[in-house]
Amino acid sequence: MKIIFAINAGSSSLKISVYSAEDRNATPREIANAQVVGLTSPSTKLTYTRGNENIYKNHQVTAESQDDAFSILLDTLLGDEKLDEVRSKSDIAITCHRIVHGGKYESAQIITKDTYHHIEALSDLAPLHNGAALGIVESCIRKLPDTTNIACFDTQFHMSLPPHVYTYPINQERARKNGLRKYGFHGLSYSFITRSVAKFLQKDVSQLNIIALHLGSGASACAIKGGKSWDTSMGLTPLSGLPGATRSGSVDPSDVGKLSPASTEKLHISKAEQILNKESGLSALTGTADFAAIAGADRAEHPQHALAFDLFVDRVSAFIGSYYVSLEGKVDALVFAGGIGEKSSRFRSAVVSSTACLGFAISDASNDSISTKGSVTQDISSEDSRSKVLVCQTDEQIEMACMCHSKDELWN
Ligand SMILES: Nc1ncnc2c1ncn2[C@@H]1O[C@H](COP(=O)(O)OP(=O)(O)O)[C@@H](O)[C@H]1O
Ligand SMILES: CC(=O)OP(=O)(O)O
Ligand SMILES: [Mg+2]
Repeated sequence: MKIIFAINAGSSSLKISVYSAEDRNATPREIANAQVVGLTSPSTKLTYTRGNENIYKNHQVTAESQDDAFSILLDTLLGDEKLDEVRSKSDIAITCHRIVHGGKYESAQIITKDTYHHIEALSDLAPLHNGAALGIVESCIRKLPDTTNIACFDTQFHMSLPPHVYTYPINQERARKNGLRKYGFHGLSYSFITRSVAKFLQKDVSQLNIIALHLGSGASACAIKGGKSWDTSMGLTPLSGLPGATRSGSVDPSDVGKLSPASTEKLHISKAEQILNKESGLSALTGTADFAAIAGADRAEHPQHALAFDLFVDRVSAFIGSYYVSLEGKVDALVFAGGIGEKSSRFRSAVVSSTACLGFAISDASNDSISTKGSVTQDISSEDSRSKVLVCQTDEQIEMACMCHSKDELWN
C-alpha cells in the first residue's frame, strides 16, 4: 500500500488530495482532501474533509503565497490524529505536483536534480505559474525527504495539437530555437473531463468530440477531437486566450500602458507580465476576483460587474463558435468545468443563450440544481438541444494520482 499526495497549485488556490493505493493496478482511493482557496482575494479559506467528514469548511486562514498555503495544508494533514493512514511524514510515499508548463515532456517525470533543473529552465515560459509549483517541490524535498516527487504537466494533454494549430506565424528559426509555439494548459483537467464525459455518454474515448471549458481563476477552452486535444485557447504561456480573475487574456501588447522605448527600460518585461497576469482580468474591471459576486450583482447598481460578466460571456462564446467550426459541427457535448463552470448557473445560462444558434439549449431546472455532491458529470441539456450540455466536476488531483501510481519504477 502506498500513500499519494496530489498537490495542485492553481493561481488562486492550493488543493491537496490524499489517496491510498493498494497496488499498481488498483485505482487510488481518496482518503482526505484539503484546500486553501481565495489566495488572490482578501479572505483566504481552508476546507478540510477526511473521508465523508467535513473537519473545516471555509475556515479563515492567513496565507499570502502558495508556499504559505502548503505549510498550512501539510500541518493540517499531519496534525490530524484520525487520519490513520498518515501517521508521520515517512508514510507519504509519493507526492505528485501539478506543473503548469512542461515544455515538450510527454509524460509525468520523477523529479531528480536533472528534471528539476529542466523544469526550472522552462519557468521562463510561465514564470508566475511554474515558480509557485517549484517552490512547493522544494518544500517537499526539504520537509518530506523520504517521498518520491513526480511532476505532472498541464501541457502533456495538448501534445496532440496539429502543426497548423500550434505554429505561430513568426520567424520559424527563432520559434524553434526558443520553443515559441502554442502549448496549451489545464491539460490534467481536460484529460479528466475527456474520460468522465466519454464514460457518461457511453462512448469510446477515441470517438468523443467535445468543446470543454475550464473556467477557474485561469480560464481556457479546448476543442477535443477523437478524445485528443485539437485546439485550445491558451498559448505559449497561460496568459493568452480568455480573461481570468486577474489575467487579461489576449490583448495587443502595444496597448499595455502604451510604452515608449524609454519607459520600457524602466518597466522590465517581468513587470508587464506581472501586470497582465496578476493585476488585470475581471478583478481589474470590478475590484473583486470573486466571480460569485460579479455574477450575483445587481446590474444597474454595479455596471462594472455587468460589463465584466458580459465581456466574459462574449469571449467564451467566441471560442465555442470557433471550435464548433473546427470540429465541423460534430460536437457530442459542450462541457462546463472549473470553479466558475461548475458553480455559476447564471454564467452557464448566459453562455448557452449566446451560442443558441449552434443548437445548444438547457433546462433551467437542471441548470439550477447542479450539486457539487452529485455525480461527476451532470446533464443540463433540454430535450431539444442538438448536442449535450454537461457540467463536469473536474479533478486534476485524481488525474495526477492515476498517472503516477501506475509507474513501474515506484513498485519495483
Ligand atoms: N459559487 C460560485 N459562483 C461563481 N463562481 C465561483 C463560485 N465559487 C468559486 N467561484 C470562482 O471560481 C474560481 C476559482 O476556481 P478554481 O477552479 O478553484 O480556481 P483555480 O484552480 O484556478 O485556483 C474563482 O474565480 C471564484 O471566484
Ligand atoms: C494554467 C492555469 O491558468 O491554471 P490555473 O487556472 O489553475 O491558474
Ligand atoms: Mg485550477
